[in-house]
Amino acid sequence: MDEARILDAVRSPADLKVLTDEELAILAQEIREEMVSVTSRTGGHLASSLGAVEIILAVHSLIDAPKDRFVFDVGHQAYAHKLVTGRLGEFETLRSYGGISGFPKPGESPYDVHPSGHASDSLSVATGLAKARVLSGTDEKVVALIGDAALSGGMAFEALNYMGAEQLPLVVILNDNERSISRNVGALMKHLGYMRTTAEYRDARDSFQELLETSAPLGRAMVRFGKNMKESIKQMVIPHSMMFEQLGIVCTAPVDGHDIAALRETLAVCLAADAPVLMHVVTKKGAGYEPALRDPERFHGVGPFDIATGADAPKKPGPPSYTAVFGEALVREARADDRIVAITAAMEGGTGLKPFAAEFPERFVDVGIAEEQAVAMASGLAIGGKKPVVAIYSTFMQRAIDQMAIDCALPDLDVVFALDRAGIVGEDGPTHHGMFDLVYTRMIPNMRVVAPSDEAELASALRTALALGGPFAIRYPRGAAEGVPVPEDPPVLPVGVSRLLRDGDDVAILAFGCMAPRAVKAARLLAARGIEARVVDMRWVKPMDEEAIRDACDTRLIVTVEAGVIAGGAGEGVCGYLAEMGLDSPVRMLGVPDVFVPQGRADLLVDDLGLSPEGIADAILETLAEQVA
Ligand SMILES: Cc1ncc(C[n+]2csc(CCOP(=O)(O)OP(=O)(O)O)c2C)c(N)n1
Ligand SMILES: CC(=O)[C@@H](O)[C@H](O)COP(=O)(O)O
Ligand SMILES: [Mg+2]
Repeated sequence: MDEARILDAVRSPADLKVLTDEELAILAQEIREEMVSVTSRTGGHLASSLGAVEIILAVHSLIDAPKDRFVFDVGHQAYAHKLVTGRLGEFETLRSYGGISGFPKPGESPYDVHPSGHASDSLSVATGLAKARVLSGTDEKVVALIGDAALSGGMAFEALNYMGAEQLPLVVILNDNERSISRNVGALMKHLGYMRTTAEYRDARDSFQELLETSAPLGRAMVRFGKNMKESIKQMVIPHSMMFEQLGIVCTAPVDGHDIAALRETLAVCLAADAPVLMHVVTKKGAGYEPALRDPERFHGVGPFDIATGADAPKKPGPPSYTAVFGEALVREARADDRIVAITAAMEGGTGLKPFAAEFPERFVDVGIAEEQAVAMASGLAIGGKKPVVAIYSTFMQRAIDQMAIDCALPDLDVVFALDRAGIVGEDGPTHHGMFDLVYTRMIPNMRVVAPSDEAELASALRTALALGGPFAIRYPRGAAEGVPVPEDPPVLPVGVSRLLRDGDDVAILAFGCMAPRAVKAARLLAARGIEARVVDMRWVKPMDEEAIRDACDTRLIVTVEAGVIAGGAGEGVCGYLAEMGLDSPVRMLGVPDVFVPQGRADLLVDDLGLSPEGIADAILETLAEQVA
């Protein structure tokens, strides 16, 4: 029989407070086993979560959540937090439809402070919580956990700037594992390396150790040390050359992030300081599971895998992903045009740019988690005579809408925006679905927008964007493409011209992007019910094919279908054209209604939204029936 696990007895963080360091270390091991076991079936952000186990146990053993606030950056490292805050029983449902989220989610637990998912916002949220505490005159602790890559995001710098100036009572735990999804990049990363290794810093660590030893009688409990102690921490741990100290933030010497006793000792002092403190913790991404340690990039966000070997679970063979097709098409374009520069914001693999980076390292730019920098830098490259292609997930591009509009579109610069993961992404849920890009690209003057309906169209869209110039967005979904051949030399698409996929006189389905193949299937279902549906792959979201829209008015019903929010989306665009042309035809808009779409398998979500072929056909039948009634 299995020995009883400590984990099974942990109902809430309060249960951690009675455990010794040794017991907490055993618990850390049990948590890792649980995470590996569950994610081997569900997939998930395993490597980051493995690396943060001891940090999370140390924090929850010392603070008093949910009164005290523990804020996570991205939230992809928070599985241990879920497991010690009463969600062990549901952990098996991680990231599934109706199950628990892969990220902290306020509606799911009182211990989850804000809906994490987008990087670099945790310190801003935490400064708000600390400011609220100051305004309310209360004494709750605020702790934020942020990775070394997320710390390089602009928002994090803005928050450091504010918390230092305001001297907010806030502990920032920097989880420094020298990695983003791939290796971390940038000058800050180099600075952290310097902090980890300089002699000055080693001395500071010794001083900090002394401080801890002399304060040992005060124990590990939450003791308020008062002003004198705060001053001595400052004197003892900060070499004056360090950037954080210059910002008015107390910074500890590096602490081993897998040594629970060391973490708890240092954190107790940081919490007691009741001042802006950055606790520098050094961890290993993937700690405790050999395959993840060996390949932290693959285990950053891994699908189901074999626990013994770490190998991916077998997948059905199928077409390549849109991402891979884009990456290869870009390499072909770059071979022919040396002005092309590819830019990623810390998503080299995710956006399919690895082949480009390998073949054209000098023309490949990874700015780190810094979407605004990526887009504004693209404008400068374009002014400098280059042809930047910025490949960013639809959801993360939301960070850089202003730079798209003002820095790129207003001066009408040749910048291509490759918006990957547009539409429903699946298990990552509402923070990651690409719901809004059809709105934020369409609304920007000078911008052209194409939503390719298959991989051949994607290659043509890229060729077109590079040939025509100007600000140009291409949006395509996560996952497998349609399985059509991709031409080596794709044609330039005529501007604002759609393609007819199927003719029919009863209904006109105007489909955008990946919804076009589904619309064709829906039309077949309708045909079986005696309704002939025309299917138009609209291809251009901006400018749209006015003739196709005008012609659609000859049918009984125009149906628009898009993988994005209806409000302000492509369907509303069609309605705008109709209004401008003075045409008054019945229109049914299908897409994402005014809700945040939850997590789950993409096909289930698509079904739920009524965007499967069956759902589209049903909606059309229902609307036609209403017309008759
Ligand atoms: C705004 C934004 N851009 C990109 C991402 C994708 N992303 C998620 S985690 C991650 C790397 C995070 O690295 P770090 O903060 O160091 O945490 P680690 O995984 O190393 O623990 C990236 C790029 C994101 N979630 N949000
Ligand atoms: C946490 C995060 O933001 C990324 O790791 C994201 O989950 C990647 O998504 P893909 O799996 O679609 O690349
Ligand atoms: Mg990191």
